Amino acid sequence: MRYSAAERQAGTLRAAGNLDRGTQKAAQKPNGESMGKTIKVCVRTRPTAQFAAGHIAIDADRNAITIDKGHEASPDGVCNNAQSRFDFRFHHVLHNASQDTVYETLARDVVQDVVDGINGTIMTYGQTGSGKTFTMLGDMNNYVHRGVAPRALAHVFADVAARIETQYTVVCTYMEIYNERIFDLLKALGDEDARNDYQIVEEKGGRGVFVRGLTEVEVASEAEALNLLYSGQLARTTAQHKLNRNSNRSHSIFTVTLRQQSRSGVSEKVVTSKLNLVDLAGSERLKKTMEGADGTAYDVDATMKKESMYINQSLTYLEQCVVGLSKRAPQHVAYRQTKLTGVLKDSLGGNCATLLFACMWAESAHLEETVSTLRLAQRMMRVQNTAEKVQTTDPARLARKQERLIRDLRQELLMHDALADRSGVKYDPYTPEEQAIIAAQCRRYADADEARAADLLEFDSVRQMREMCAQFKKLLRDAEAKAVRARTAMTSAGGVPTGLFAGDEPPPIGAPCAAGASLVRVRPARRSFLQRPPPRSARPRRSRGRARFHAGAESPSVDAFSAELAGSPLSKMGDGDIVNDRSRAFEHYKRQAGRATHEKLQRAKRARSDAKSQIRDAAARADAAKRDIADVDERLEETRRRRREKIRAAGRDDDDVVDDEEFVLMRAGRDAKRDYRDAHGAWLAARRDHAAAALDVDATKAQLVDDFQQFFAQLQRRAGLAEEAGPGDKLDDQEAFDKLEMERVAAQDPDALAFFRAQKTRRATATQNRSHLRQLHRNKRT
Ligand SMILES: Nc1ncnc2c1ncn2[C@@H]1O[C@H](COP(=O)(O)OP(=O)(O)OP(=O)(O)O)[C@@H](O)[C@H]1O
Repeated sequence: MRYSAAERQAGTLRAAGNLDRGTQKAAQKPNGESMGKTIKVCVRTRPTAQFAAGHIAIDADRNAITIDKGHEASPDGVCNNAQSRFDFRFHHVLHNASQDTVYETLARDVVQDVVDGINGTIMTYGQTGSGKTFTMLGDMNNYVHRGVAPRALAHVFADVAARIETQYTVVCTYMEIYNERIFDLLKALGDEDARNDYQIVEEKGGRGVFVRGLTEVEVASEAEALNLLYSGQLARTTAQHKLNRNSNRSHSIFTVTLRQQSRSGVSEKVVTSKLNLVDLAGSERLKKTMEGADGTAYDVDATMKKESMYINQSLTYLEQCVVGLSKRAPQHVAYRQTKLTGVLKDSLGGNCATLLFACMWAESAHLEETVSTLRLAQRMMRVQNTAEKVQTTDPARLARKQERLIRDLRQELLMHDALADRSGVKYDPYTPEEQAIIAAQCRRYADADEARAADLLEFDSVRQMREMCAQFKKLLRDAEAKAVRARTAMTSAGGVPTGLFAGDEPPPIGAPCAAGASLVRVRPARRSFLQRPPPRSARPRRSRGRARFHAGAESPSVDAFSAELAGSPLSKMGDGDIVNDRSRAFEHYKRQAGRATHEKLQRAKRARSDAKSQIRDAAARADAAKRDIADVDERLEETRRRRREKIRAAGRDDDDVVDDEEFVLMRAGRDAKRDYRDAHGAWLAARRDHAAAALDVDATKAQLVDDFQQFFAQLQRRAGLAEEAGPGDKLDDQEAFDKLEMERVAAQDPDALAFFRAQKTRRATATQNRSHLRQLHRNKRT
């Protein structure tokens, strides 16, 4: 029996008709609007041959339990008015139910919610020996009787594997609270540095409540997670007493945290959810645990008494919290009174869907404990939680997304510039040479008179304008520094300088240029060669470049990779480092399967850098040619002026005759102009090459990375399969036996393989680390 999605959403239950009125009200407002979920409570009975039929009546159909303790006559004949009959109703009552029923009826929904991104807690509560650990862990040697925790792990990994569009990271922690101290159950055995001063931290809107410093293990499979669960259980503190030969002396919490995000990389959103599997220590009465029915005295020493005191104390505080939370009027809940309630803050009244199994030992000897268990369970039904998804942002993914966006926008800009005839616009940082050219333009602007200055300033882009301002600022700073130096020199010499900028120093900005101060005077041009648009034929044809790279013709398919991988040294390495270390794998990939693309990328990078130096060379040549043109123009002007004066002095009027000097200068001017045109053409061509090479680099880089991602995923899949298949070496007798057993299990129930592997590992760990485990338990108890 499972809840429908609508029921889960509203926090109402199928058995709502059976709930007491207070609980129904908590689940829904009068207008039907959801107020959050109440904790779901299920009573589970431990099967017994001595069922207290005279005192306990269970109506599983109505989820009702009635307990009648009967009136004990007091020895002195005084009337006993204490309440003796109790009627309880719960969301579910599972009487003599199988482990499978327990999981499928109730626990499955909570685990499913966790996989969908909502926090969940499954908790077992009850007196000692009532079946809490059996419900949570089950029989660790029997697959059919495995408990909620191993089933939940199988469920999580089956679902995670099925959702190929989502990338999941699964991390486990395991802790126990023993004598009001927190112990890390995943700490390596023999680790002498085992601390127990862990802090409970609350991160609102993020991880919620967690214990800082616990070992967090990322797991990739059900078997790995089961190994952690079972090996952690070995480290948990247990003792033998009358009511339970293997009684847990601590509260334990196994937490599975799931981080999920879209595999396509479209979204940077990360949903984090956690599943807390809480096995509480059992409430107990020392008197009952000390002596067996046959009079056997159990070894209940001072240590056990202390443990019992801590267990009962923390359960009393838990009850106080639950009482506070179940009241209608909100009141302060003292979560911090004990470690247990501090750690469970999220699960009790926080952001979590919580399910409680109240375990009951229905024998007449335990009537008192049963009543108090059921009382707390009923109060739990009034505790409200708000279970909602916690979504955060992955900063690395966000940065990658923004980088991609900037790249795309730059491409758009380039295309836009080409269409708008603005191909001289630069988006890369200016090179020193280009900065020198802009500085010279500023200088000319500062030197020019008002009428010409306006023609000298034309901007193609905001960046160019900024660079010009920066250059102006530099000029101004230089001029100010020189002015200060000049003033200092004047003061120390006691004289007056002939001018503020006397000597070789250039005049300050805005000062009129002395005649002949500059050897080369560049004729004002409407646009510098940096600014002038290239001819239409010279514009870069970007779309063709893009089409070529996106056609994927050169991209090797995954099948081709498979073939390559089979023969690649990578496949033979069997080295976990390569499979797990992405950057090392990438280095190998570039030398092996992705060699062709990697070499192509190197070639594209070289072409881009060659084009860049060609741009620089052509710009320098064009600049030199421009200076020559200006120089020749000036000298030509001077020659003509002298010739005209001579003619005037001679009283002649043949000023259309060109003399030898003038003729030579005119030819030099023509050559300089041709050089300039050549250099300008080369500059344009080099810029086109550079833009194409830059596109080539980007596309090849993207191709290399995409191909590697597929390659790496395949590598990891293969490694997973290889692990499944086992080593190909010759097997010894034990290994051969294990293999046969695994084959038998796989044939019967393939889902059971992970359980059997973990069971084997637990046995081996228990045998090999017996002395370490003994020491660990001794240390905790002292
Ligand atoms: N539903 C059940 N079916 C079969 N056996 C059960 C069931 N519940 C409990 N048992 C058995 O009862 C014994 C005590 O159970 P368990 O250790 O789970 O109790 P507990 O509540 O965890 O006790 P403690 O608080 O002392 O740790 C175990 O041997 C267990 O196998």
